[in-house]
Amino acid sequence: MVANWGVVIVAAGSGTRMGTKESKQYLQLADKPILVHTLELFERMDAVKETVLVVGADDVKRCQEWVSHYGFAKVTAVLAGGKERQHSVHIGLKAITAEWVMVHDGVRPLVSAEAVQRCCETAERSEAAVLAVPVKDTIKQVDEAGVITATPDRRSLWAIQTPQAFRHALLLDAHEQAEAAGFIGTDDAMVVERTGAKVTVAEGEYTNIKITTPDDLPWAEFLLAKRRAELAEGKVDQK
Ligand SMILES: Nc1ccn([C@@H]2O[C@H](COP(=O)(O)OP(=O)(O)OP(=O)(O)O)[C@@H](O)[C@H]2O)c(=O)n1
Ligand SMILES: C[C@](O)(CO)[C@H](O)COP(=O)(O)O
Repeated sequence: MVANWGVVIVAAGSGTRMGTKESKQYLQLADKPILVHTLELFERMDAVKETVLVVGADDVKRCQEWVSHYGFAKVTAVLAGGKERQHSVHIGLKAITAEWVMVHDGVRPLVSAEAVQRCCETAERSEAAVLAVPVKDTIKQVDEAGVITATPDRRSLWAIQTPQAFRHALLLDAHEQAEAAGFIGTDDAMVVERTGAKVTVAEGEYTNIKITTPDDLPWAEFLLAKRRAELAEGKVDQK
């Protein structure tokens, strides 16, 4: 990574599928809340110069306190998010000053520094990149009656993750176009794809899970313990 990077961490969702009273990004993972693990990853990266954190309006104050408590010196703003993930990203992007920006889900605390680096290097070559892994299952398209209507060729199917990395001006412009058109996508690549710009896939990791449902929590605990053991043995790099 040669450029200076900003990061928008989106954490303004309500975690409906997790079903807990407390939104999932605030649940404890080992010794710290999930969101704190995520913030730590980017705080440690030399190429990252600024982090903008987007959270629910009611959580801004406690997150500002966490930023002080944990000493996240790169966090330049804690902002209230919007109704959809895309709105939260757009709010965060407007507060970024760096030439390059990553968008990352606050609930993906297990991405490795190596994968983030691959994503950023791919973006620096191609303007826009996302982490992704090839799907392992056969994927079917199914209609409302539960009947299979198509089996897409698995060789062309990838499960998309974050971070997603872009030249800041390209992504901000794409978000502004999407807002003007009333378009809502489920990731930032979709917002950029609709402008005609190309988005390149960088090799992700199956362990970069998005904590979404209760089943993901023990899996995340296991992956974190494994990662910590590898770090202690010097098998992986933190930066
Ligand atoms: N209006 C929203 C909705 C989502 N997110 C964030 O986008 C990421 C990915 O979204 P998802 O896993 O779908 O989170 P939730 O929307 O919280 O979950 P659910 O769909 O189960 O309600 C999460 O870090 C979430 O906090 C956000 O910042 N603003
Ligand atoms: C951006 C994303 O993490 C890519 O997998 C995902 O699309 C966002 O969350 P959601 O579960 O689709 O709302």
